[in-house]
Amino acid sequence: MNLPELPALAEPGLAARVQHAIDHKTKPLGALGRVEALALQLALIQGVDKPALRQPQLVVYAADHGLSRRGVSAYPREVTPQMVANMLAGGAAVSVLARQQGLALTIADCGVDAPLAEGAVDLRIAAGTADSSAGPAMTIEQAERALRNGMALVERLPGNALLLGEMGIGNTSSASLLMARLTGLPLADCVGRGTGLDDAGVARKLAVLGDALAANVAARTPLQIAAALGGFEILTMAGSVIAAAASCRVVVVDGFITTAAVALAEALRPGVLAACVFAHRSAEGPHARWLQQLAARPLLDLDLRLGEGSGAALAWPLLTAACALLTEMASFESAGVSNRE
Ligand SMILES: Cc1cc2ncn([C@H]3O[C@H](COP(=O)(O)O)[C@@H](O)[C@H]3O)c2cc1C
Ligand SMILES: O=C(O)c1cccnc1
Repeated sequence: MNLPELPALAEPGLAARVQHAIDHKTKPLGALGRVEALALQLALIQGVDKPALRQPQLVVYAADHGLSRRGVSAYPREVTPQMVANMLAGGAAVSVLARQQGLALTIADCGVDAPLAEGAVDLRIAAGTADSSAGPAMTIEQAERALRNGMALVERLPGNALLLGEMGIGNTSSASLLMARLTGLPLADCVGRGTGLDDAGVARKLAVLGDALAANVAARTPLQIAAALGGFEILTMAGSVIAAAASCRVVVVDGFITTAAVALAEALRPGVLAACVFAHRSAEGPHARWLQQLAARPLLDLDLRLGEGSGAALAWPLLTAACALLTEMASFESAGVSNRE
């Protein structure tokens, strides 16, 4: 399938120029720590000396999973449409945080097992994926459609920042399967408690996910792996990540499931990671390892394990602060402050 090209790397002088500007702000050299690296990254993503964030969009990609009928989650499948309704009514954590942070909130139904909720964007592929422990979660045609839906959604959205969120009971399972296949790590290192499974629950989840890997050994390419193990929300999100990177937008990655979408996007279109800011390290066990593997350093570590885009929303003020500091702080020269010897 046709995926957009990523923008050429920023002109060679830009990184040096922005670093020079940061180093001449009125502060001890390096004293704003990782906020300085964040400011530089935002400048490089936008290809400008003075980055500015406009009309940030938080999108919650929602879908159901065939695996959720196999006892892999602590909560029932019905929670997906119920939480979509809660998000639209303004009562979910992500609704509160989006409101509080001034983020436009879109709920994209990528394949929830219930009629389309009023106010949700219709990107439905089917009423949930098939059970991947018995064969592919979806067809290649469905996978391509989900990727295209995600790209088209971003192309319609204003602004230059995409914050990733998701909702789908069972989707930590799909993310774990993708992690195992994309990283090559043993499955046991890729599985966590999700919504709060106890030890017996995790053992059951691991057994079901082992069946899913066995049932899908034939999948080889990133697209085949995505179709075999993915969820509709994860593939739609991956399409959005590719389109966002292609249009010089910053992508704010939330927790374990959104990391799966980004890793998949990177496998499909290498280079998209440069556009990604990792908001936080989730309490979902394997997330730390996957971040390491992607050489990603998350901004926050708050023991969050919610998803929805909650961590992305909480990290958002750091991005706006990084831009403001880079564009508004005085330099030693302009403020008449003596620089180090
Ligand atoms: C009430 C409720 C609200 C949520 N909001 C996000 N999730 C999170 O939990 C789910 C993934 O965990 P698992 O794979 O164990 O099902 C996803 O929907 C994720 O967004 C929620 C889960 C629940 C129960
Ligand atoms: O890290 C996440 O995004 C996460 C972890 C557990 C449950 N839901 C989401």
